[in-house]
Amino acid sequence: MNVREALGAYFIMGSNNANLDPLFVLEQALKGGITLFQFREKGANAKVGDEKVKLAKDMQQLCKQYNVPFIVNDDVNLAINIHADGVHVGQDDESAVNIKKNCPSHFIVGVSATNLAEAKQAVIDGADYIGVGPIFATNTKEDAKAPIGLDGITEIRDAVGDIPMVAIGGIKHEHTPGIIKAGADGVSVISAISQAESPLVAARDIRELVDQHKSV
Ligand SMILES: Nc1nc(C(F)(F)F)ncc1COP(=O)(O)OP(=O)(O)O
Ligand SMILES: [Mg+2]
Repeated sequence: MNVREALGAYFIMGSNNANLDPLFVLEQALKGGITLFQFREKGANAKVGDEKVKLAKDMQQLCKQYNVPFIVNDDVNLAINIHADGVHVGQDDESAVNIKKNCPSHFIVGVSATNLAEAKQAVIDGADYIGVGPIFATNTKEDAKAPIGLDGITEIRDAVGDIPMVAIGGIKHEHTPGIIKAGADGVSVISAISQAESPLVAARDIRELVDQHKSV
């Protein structure tokens, strides 16, 4: 998988991010052209145990039908057990060094970075991509830090070289051109698609803007 290309239109969702059936929302987003999906089942009313595993497998199956890689957030064991394409971890999760040591070589490891130091460390630890943010204020992640803005993207890009990098946090589709111009390889969203009147149209709009601005 070309990770940089996959980061273009990165949809993240758990069952509590959508008012509609999460499988319906995911399929609409896949039809709209998302390039990567992250299963992030956490927070209020999140599924646990067998229900969580079943939802993960059902979502993974949908992603396979549309040839879109499937990443699991936080839960490394789940990612390994269901043969996901990779895992995304933050500063309070398992370290990328350990995951890289214990997982198959093709396994993609994404790491969150909210500042320069974390971004540089993620590169040293062997992350395959970094998720930088929050770019803007967000209600989706309860413990989100202060937004770093577009300047934060550029500052981190200038420091980390050409590691694949996606922006996250309060992103709406109209933010896409500025985010790509600031140095990110793509945008990751939750509510912009999961709460949209038409998740298909929302995903398509983001994908079109990414494709338009990434190529310049
Ligand atoms: N889940 C994420 N995905 C990305 C991605 F790069 F994929 F866009 N970037 C950042 C995060 C945030 O990760 P983390 O700091 O561990 O918080 P949480 O586990 O609550 O999401
Ligand atoms: Mg996490």
